[in-house]
Amino acid sequence: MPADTNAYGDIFGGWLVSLMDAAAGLIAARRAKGRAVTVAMDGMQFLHPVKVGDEVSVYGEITRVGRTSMTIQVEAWRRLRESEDTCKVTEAVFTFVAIDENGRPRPVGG
Ligand SMILES: CC(=O)SCCNC(=O)CCNC(=O)[C@H](O)C(C)(C)COP(=O)(O)OP(=O)(O)OC[C@H]1O[C@@H](n2cnc3c(N)ncnc32)[C@H](O)[C@@H]1OP(=O)(O)O
Repeated sequence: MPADTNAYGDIFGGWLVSLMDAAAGLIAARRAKGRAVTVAMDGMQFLHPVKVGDEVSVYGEITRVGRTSMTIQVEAWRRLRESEDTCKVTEAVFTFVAIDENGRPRPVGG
C-alpha cells in the first residue's frame, strides 16, 4: 500500500496534518525570528477527502500573539486535478511557542 494513502486512494489525514504543521511552523519561525515548536493543535476537522492527484494548498495566518506563544489558523484546500472545483478539506488551530537554545519559552517580541 502507498505510504501516504489508504487502499482506496484517499490521502491519510496525518499527511495533511504534517503539511499544515510545516506551514504553521514557517509562519511561526518568521514571526518569532527563530525557532518555534508546536505545543498544541486544536479544532481539527476533516470535511472532505483528498484523492491522489488532487492539488493541495495550505493557508495560514496568525490570529493571536501572546508572550511566548502564537496562535495560527490553518486551512487546507483541494482542487480536483482536472477541474476548477476547489473546497476546504480541513482546518485546525495551531499554537506554537518560541524557544531559546535551551528549549525554554522565550518572548516572541514586538
Ligand atoms: C513531542 C514532539 O516532538 S511534538 C512536536 C514538536 N513540539 C515539541 O517538541 C514541543 C514540546 N513541548 C515543549 O517543549 C514545552 O511544552 C514548551 C517549550 C513548548 C512549552 O513549555 P512550558 O513549560 O509548557 O511553557 P509555559 O507553560 O511557560 O507556556 C508557554 C506558552 O505556551 C502556551 N501553552 C502551553 N501549553 C499550551 C497548550 N496546550 N495550548 C495552548 N497554549 C499553550 C502558554 O499559554 C504560554 O503562552 P504565553 O507565553 O504566550 O502566555
